[in-house]
Amino acid sequence: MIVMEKITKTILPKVIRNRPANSFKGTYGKIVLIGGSQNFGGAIIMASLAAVYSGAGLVTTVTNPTNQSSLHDWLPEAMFVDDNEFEKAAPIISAANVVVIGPGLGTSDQALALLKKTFALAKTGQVFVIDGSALTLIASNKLSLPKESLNVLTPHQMEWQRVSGIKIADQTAAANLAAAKKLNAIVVVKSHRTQVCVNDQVYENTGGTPAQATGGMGDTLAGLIGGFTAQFENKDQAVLAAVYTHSAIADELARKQYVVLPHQISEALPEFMFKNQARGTITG
Ligand SMILES: NC(=O)C1=CN([C@@H]2O[C@H](COP(=O)(O)OP(=O)(O)OC[C@H]3O[C@@H](n4cnc5c(N)ncnc54)[C@H](OP(=O)(O)O)[C@@H]3O)[C@@H](O)[C@H]2O)[C@@H](O)CC1
Ligand SMILES: Nc1ncnc2c1ncn2[C@@H]1O[C@H](COP(=O)(O)OP(=O)(O)O)[C@@H](O)[C@H]1O
Ligand SMILES: [Mg+2]
Repeated sequence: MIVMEKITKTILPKVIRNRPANSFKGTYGKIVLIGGSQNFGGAIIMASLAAVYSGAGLVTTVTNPTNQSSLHDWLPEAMFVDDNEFEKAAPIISAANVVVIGPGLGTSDQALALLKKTFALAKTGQVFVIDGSALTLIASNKLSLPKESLNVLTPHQMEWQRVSGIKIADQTAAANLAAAKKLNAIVVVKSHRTQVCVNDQVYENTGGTPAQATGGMGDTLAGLIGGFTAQFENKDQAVLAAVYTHSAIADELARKQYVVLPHQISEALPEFMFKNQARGTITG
């Protein structure tokens, strides 16, 4: 039997460091977020919001051109690349520390081609956060995950059923961990009590509220995991801290709100991270 460790607020100061004085935007990572078809533009905008508001240094969003002006209305900090122009996206993907792919990507042939071309660029040292439609495409086309990158999968239970073959009712910690090990990936199985499979351990989140049950909440988590893994050294802990942060902000807002909107989580990130950062200066 697997003993699940709990993810609690003690993870936060282990991960969220004080910013060294001698730093610049490059110190805090370069992220590329890929997704947002004509119909699902909101998903990649919400993921991009979380990446920027969590402090990622440079953020580029590769999406359908119909989403460009909405993206910039919400987020002038993000750069934009047309998802039909892969020759422009490729060097940015190659130079990124973190690639988030899948929110709102859709499952068209163009989406599949973009996913395959992006996976082919994966390099050692990069983190790939794979979410939403990218997971559905992997399952339906039996794609392998990139071998070079550290891969973080963020399925909801149905996406996890598609990828792992484990029926929702059978998604126990032991079954999830065995499947995550086979994939050689960190897997965040999202539910009302999200479980994170990392190496030989399954961690259970202690936060979260039904006020979060609204479209875009997972897209926001994918961007947040991207932002944390881009900035913070220990990637396993960064994923755990991102999962906890996402739910802890929602819990705080839900004390006064019936429903918590995904973009409100992002907007609360700078203050939450300020309050929960490590005390004392960490250099380097
Ligand atoms: N504003 C935007 O642009 C938005 C864009 N989005 C983007 O849309 C794309 C498709 O993603 P998706 O999750 O909406 O659809 P899909 O992969 O078909 O899964 C749903 C199926 O699974 C089932 N299900 C069972 N258990 C479940 C569980 N625990 N959690 C969730 N579902 C569960 C569920 O059952 P049902 O609800 O029908 O009972 C249903 O049959 C993706 O790229 C995403 O990023 C969204 O983020 C929304 C906002
Ligand atoms: N009842 C709930 N309690 C706690 N967290 C929830 C609840 N319902 C949904 N969530 C969280 O909301 C997110 C939903 O992700 P997902 O289904 O991928 O949404 P979307 O694709 O619409 O962005 C997950 O992080 C999940 O843990
Ligand atoms: Mg999702």
